[in-house]
Amino acid sequence: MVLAEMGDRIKGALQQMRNATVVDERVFTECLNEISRALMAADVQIRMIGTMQANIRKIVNLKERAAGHNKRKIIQQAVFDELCCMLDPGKPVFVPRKGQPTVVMFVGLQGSGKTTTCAKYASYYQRKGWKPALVCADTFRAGAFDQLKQNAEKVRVPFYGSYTETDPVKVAEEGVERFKKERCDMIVVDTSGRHKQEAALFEEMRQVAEVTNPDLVVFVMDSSIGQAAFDQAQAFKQSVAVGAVVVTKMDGHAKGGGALSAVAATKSPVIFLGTGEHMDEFEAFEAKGFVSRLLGVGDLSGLMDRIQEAVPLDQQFETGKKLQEGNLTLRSWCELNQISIQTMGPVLMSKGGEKEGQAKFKRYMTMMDSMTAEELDSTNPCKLMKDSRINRIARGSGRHLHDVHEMLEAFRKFKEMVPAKMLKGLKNSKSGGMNAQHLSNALPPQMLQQIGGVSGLQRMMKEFSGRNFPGLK
Ligand SMILES: Nc1nc2c(ncn2[C@@H]2O[C@H](COP(=O)(O)OP(=O)(O)OP(=O)(O)O)[C@@H](O)[C@H]2O)c(=O)[nH]1
Repeated sequence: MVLAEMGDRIKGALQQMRNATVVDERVFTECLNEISRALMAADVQIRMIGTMQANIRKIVNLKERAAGHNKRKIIQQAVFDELCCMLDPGKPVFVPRKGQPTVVMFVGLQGSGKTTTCAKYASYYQRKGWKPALVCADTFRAGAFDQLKQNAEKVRVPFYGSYTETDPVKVAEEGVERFKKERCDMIVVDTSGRHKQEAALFEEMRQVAEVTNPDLVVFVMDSSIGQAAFDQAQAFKQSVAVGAVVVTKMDGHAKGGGALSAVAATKSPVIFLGTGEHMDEFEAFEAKGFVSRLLGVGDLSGLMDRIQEAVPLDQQFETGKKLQEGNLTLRSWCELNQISIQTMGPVLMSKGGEKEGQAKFKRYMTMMDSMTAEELDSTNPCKLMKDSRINRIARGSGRHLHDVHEMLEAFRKFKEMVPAKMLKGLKNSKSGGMNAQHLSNALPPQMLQQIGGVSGLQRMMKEFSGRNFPGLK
């Protein structure tokens, strides 16, 4: 996927800027130019690139920045924010409410993957306990109903359509009405993707939207359409109120930059990515997480750079070195989390809400303040924790005993899940080149089992590095 290449190039440009002895106008301009070239190579519209450059320049404004500002950090943050903005213009997307009848209409040109996406979307909600239904309002293409029916049967979602009715507006209206009566809470309407004349297609979309009154209109685009995405998306937007974008075929060799153009044209965020023909090859999309992964800030080696940037020299406590050696202490764990919270949310902590994770970590930090240097720098602090020490830490930080136990347990679990060999492996890996199979062989069998086998390990690696590891299937 060229988007990954684009990410690598942007990352490279930022790295070069960070490595420069002095960040002046020349270094900044070169960094921006390389980022622009990377975006251009990924088929992002030139106009959008120009806007992005101007926005970053406005935020960074080197001339006005007094000495002492961390220019590297400011530039990096501005690039990150602008990329996020390109994928999510910030307009709140409609959030359906379980149990309440919701109609979502899908539009897009033929072959974009719309019918497949409708079924994937319905199935996604079904897995979350919703009651979805599919309506085939494509009466133009012979076989469209059969295709939707097949997909619907595959995912066991009720469907509605007709072999004989030629009016898509009528079918859409009947289908939605029927499923509303049946108390379905996620009614997905698939529409036609072609017509004898383009104008007729857009008029049809308008009419289907009028009778079904959708809560959300989703524009589906094939990731390989490149620059054409802007005009295509805009044409649909002018007929119906597109509120979200789904980009399909991200598993192919598409450049993917077109997605950014579709977002700009519709001023709507990308909400899902299609990553294959199978029904479960569908991923919820979140711009910040995606850009973090694209730029590698979710990557441990990227994290090493961030450690150097974010933790003052006199407080670094050799976090990076300890990671490289695989010697994780409470202190380096704390620093890792601080940095990950600043850059990408608490990914290094157990799963759970981001806010909850941050609050939890703040509690941990307060407790760590009451610990001795010996305890903080021990690779096995649990061993040092006699009852009297736990009591003292709880009292000193104003927390309960069970809070201290919880923190120690969280650290122990993290250490257990990410053993020294793995930290070393992650650190030593080059982009995409980690021999994951080798890593799984290095783990004790019980641990591999605990992680969820090789596929669990792959998921974990993905979380750490934000990359796919093609060698592991
Ligand atoms: N590799 C890959 N193929 C996909 C993906 N999504 C859809 N496809 C395939 O793309 C082809 C076209 O998908 P459809 O769902 O029929 O497209 P459509 O937009 O509904 O087309 P019309 O019904 O002609 O308007 C099918 O062969 C799908 O299996 C995806 O995310 N990845």
